[in-house]
Amino acid sequence: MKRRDMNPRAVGDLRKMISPSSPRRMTDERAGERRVHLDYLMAGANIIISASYQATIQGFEARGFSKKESEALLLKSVEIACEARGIFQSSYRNEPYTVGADEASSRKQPILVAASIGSYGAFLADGSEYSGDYGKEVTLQTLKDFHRRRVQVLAESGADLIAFETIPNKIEAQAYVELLKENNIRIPAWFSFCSKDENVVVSGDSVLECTAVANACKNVVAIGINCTPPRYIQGLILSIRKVTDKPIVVYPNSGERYDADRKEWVASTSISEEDFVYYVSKWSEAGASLIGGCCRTTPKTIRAIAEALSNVRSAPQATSACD
Ligand code: MET
Ligand SMILES: [Zn+2]
Repeated sequence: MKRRDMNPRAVGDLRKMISPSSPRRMTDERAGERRVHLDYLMAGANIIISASYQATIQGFEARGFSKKESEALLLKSVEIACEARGIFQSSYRNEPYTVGADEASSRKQPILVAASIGSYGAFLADGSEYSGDYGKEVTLQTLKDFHRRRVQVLAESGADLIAFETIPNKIEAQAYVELLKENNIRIPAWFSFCSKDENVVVSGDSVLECTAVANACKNVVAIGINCTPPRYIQGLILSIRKVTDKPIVVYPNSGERYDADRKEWVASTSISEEDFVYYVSKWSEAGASLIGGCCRTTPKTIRAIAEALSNVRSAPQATSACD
């Protein structure tokens, strides 16, 4: 994981796959999801994230699936990402999708598939992954019980790592750490928090304390921030670096705000793609090794990030945080 490179986002989730489907429609949906992963690979991504962020066994069961079917759907999200990687490696790898002079060497890095695990708030789908406020009745034990089986299933899915994403508070990070340990999970993981400024995650818990929780876990190979406005990222990287020597992963959103009542993104605070990319060299200099885009970014963003990183790499004065 000691690399400075591009990190894609996964688009969509398995809700698309649980609508009443004919076999033909399921096939189309599978192909569609694979296509999205391929678009990110062709844009220069080195890591693709499975579309399992909001897919949970409890959610599938509520829609009438058996436990076994629900677990199979989780596995399928990773299978599709692996399929896309296979197709890319066998068919497209030498395509002229060049994103910069250094593209050839960046492509020598392996392509990784990360299995996404979203927070409890993502399952509630009430916007609480952006507040971190689950109420008093939700304890460490509640969170462990909620996440346990999905962690076990995705740990055995064939993914290269688990991406614990958009973690909104310290207690959920603690729950993941305990689950990884108690279940003797071997697969590496990254922990990525969601922040509301340069010092705290969205719940108000300190970024330093959240990082310390993640840092103490031996499975954790990278720690960082996702789905957070780009303007806070540089400060957050510097804070995280005070606590850990592990690689830092950042994949901000477009700067827009999610309105949980209207269930839509509010554009007023968004930044342009050029501005997003302007930040990339700053994040790299501040110490981020894995850089990508989260909600409301696109393969175009990833392509621009890849280009910006290849310029950072080839600039004589550039210092690499991780090379
Ligand atoms: N990987 C997830 C996705 O793109 C992250 C969502 S952050 C709310 O859906
Ligand atoms: Zn996001």
